[in-house]
Amino acid sequence: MVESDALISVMGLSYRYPRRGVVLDQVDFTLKKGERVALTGPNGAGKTTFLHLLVGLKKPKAGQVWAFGAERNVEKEFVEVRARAGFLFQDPDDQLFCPTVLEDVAFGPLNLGKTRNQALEIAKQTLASLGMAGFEERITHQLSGGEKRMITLASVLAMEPDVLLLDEPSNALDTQARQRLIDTLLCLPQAMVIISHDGDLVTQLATREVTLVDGKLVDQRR
Ligand SMILES: Nc1ncnc2c1ncn2[C@@H]1O[C@H](COP(=O)(O)OP(=O)(O)OP(=O)(O)O)[C@@H](O)[C@H]1O
Repeated sequence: MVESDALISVMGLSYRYPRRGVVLDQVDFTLKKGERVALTGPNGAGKTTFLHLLVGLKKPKAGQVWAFGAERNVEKEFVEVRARAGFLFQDPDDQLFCPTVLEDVAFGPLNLGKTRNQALEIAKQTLASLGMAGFEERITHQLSGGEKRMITLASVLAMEPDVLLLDEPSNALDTQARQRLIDTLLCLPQAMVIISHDGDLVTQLATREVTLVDGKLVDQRR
């Protein structure tokens, strides 16, 4: 039974890779409205794999995924999930594909049916809200790692997703940009899952923390 305030919920979710073996072993998890859940755990524990399963980028070996009020099994059903769950990939180079920053950030809104002018306006506003005004005409592949990280976040936020799935969002950010990111995320209304090895970010941001160890998800007392 999925709770009424659940946005995304998994039950008995299991996954294994050939050679690596089991990474997720009958995991149960629910993301509710208003939550900012930190997903922690050692390198290679399966945190990224877990987020990929939530949005259908991988198919579980067993278990169920519920998202936005419906069970999701096949690719067609996950298309809506990916439109509503903004995914910030661990590596910004997997996410940036347009020549300029403005085009990249406007791509999502355009794809969601906004006019070109509306999409460009949303992109400019989103960049400004992240302290990235002035980057509009920069060439994406020439940006630094930290700049790319902020631009990918802008691309995700410009689509106004219902949920955010953030894979190590503070990677490559300097102290100022990192704090700006934390302050920005704190002000957002969306529920989110945040994979992070950054203990201070987790302390500042998370409303609860779950840790993936040996394929099991363990609730942390905070
Ligand atoms: N395509 C693949 N084939 C085989 N093994 C894989 C594949 N992708 C990931 N793995 C392995 O599965 C495990 C989980 O990987 P995953 O990236 O989900 O871990 P993670 O917890 O996000 O790690 P990190 O904190 O280092 O980013 C790792 O041991 C990884 O080497």
